[in-house]
Formats: sequence, structure tokens, C-alpha cells
Amino acid sequence: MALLSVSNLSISFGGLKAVSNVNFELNKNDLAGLIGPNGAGKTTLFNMLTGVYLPTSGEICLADKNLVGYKPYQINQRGIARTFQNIRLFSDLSVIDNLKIAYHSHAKYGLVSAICRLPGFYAGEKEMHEKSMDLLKIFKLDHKYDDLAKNLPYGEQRRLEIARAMACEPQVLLLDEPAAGMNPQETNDLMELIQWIRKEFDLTILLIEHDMSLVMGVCEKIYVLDYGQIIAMGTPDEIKNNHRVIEAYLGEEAS
Ligand SMILES: Nc1ncnc2c1ncn2[C@@H]1O[C@H](COP(=O)(O)OP(=O)(O)OP(=O)(O)O)[C@@H](O)[C@H]1O
Repeated sequence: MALLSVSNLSISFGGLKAVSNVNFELNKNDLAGLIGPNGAGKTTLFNMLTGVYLPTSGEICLADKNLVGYKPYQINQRGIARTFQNIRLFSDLSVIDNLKIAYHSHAKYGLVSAICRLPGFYAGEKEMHEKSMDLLKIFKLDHKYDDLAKNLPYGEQRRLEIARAMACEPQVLLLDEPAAGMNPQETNDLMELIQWIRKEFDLTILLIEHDMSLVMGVCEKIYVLDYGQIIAMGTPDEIKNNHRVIEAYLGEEAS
């Protein structure tokens, strides 16, 4: 059974059909790519999967449970976390506080415990600190735990965004152009990291990326969007050789 299943998903903005009758499924542990030319509807699709946009029609199910109509934080609690095309960190907070905020959505103590500083509050905070440090180690940011997020170099801010999404303890991780602005070495490191966290955390990952070396290098299956519609789905080799994809997306490079 598919973990994430999308059926006949569409959204219109005025007269523009930004996403039109999209169908796809992700199984547990899939590492899949979503590619397409600028304006194809990729981020809009992520926005519907995460409750930012309400689809005009169609269904989104996570483990057979409907997600349409839920707010972004409710979808996050149900197991989908994401990163953004433009980095969105709490730039004036420390690196570790950026993670702790995400862990708070799973906090085991309540408001009363926090206000009255009951033992449950301290135990919960300690657990959150330890889990945050563990994640920072994985993302090689532990030595910078106390730095302000805005003072990290760009590549590290991108890694911190992924770490923060991981702190939501998702089943499905959506990455929107995770390598944007990275140099080739950082992109290579990121590819290894994405493969590693998929395995280590038993994750299902869907990533949007314009960097073809990353998409073709890590994804086992790739969906191609063009003008809001899925025009192809297949392995990296199948996608590279698909004439509709070459026309729609790789045309300039192929010619
Ligand atoms: N809130 C909105 N209101 C109106 N139009 C929108 C809105 N959000 C997206 N669109 C339009 O929907 C279409 C798809 O945009 P989207 O950002 O999803 O494309 P994309 O494939 O992610 O592009 P890129 O690769 O450049 O990021 C575009 O024509 C865009 O202008």
C-alpha cells in the first residue's frame, strides 16, 4: 500500500490551472524527484501537500488518511515536513533553538507544566535538548549550536533547514530545491546526507530540484511536471531518454 497517495489533484488561481489532475504515489522509503520547467507547478504541489493551499479538487492521503482541509501544523503533526525554496529559518535565534521550536510540536509536557515549572517540563526540555544536539551532530552543525542562524554560511543554513524539518519527526520529507545556491562540493555532501537520512530514519523523501546531477544521482524515480500536469514518470535513465521530457524540460540542453 502506498504511504502517500495523490489523486486527481488540481488547483486554479483565477483562470490559471497551476496543477491539473495530478496523480502519484510514494511508497515507504521511496526517494523520488519532482522536476519540471520554471512555473510548472512543483512548489504549488508541495503547498497543497502541506496544507498551505487548499486544492480546488482531488485527494491527498497519508497512510490512507485524508489530509485535504487540514492546516499546515496539523499536516506536520500527521507526518509531513518540508523545507522551502527560500530558506526560512528563525534567523535571530540560535541554531539549537531553531530545532527546539520544531521539537515543541511533539512536546510531552503541557502548558501548566511549563508555567509552573513542574518536573515534567524540565525532563521534556532536557530530552528536547539532547535530541536537538543529536540531530545537529548528524548535520555537522553541533559545534555551532549556539551561533545565530543568520550567521551560518549559506550551505549550513540549508542543512539547518533540513535538520529542523527532521526535528518534526516526519514520515515524509519534502525538500524544495535543497541544493539551491550550493557549490558542487556542498551538493555532493548533501546527496550523501539525503541518502543517509532516508535509510537511518526510515524516511520517504520527495525532492524538487533543478540540479540534474543531484536528482539523477539520488532519486530512484522521478516525476516530471509541465504546465501543471505529470507528463512522465520513471527511473533517471527512463526520464533522460523520454522525448516529452526532452522537449518540455531538457530541450535546450538536448539540442
Ligand atoms: N498564490 C498564487 N497566486 C497566483 N498564482 C500562483 C500562486 N502560486 C503559484 N502561482 C502560479 O502557479 C504556477 C506554478 O507556480 P510554481 O511556483 O508552483 O512553479 P514551480 O514549478 O515551483 O516553478 P519554479 O521552478 O520556478 O520554482 C505559476 O504560473 C505561478 O505564477
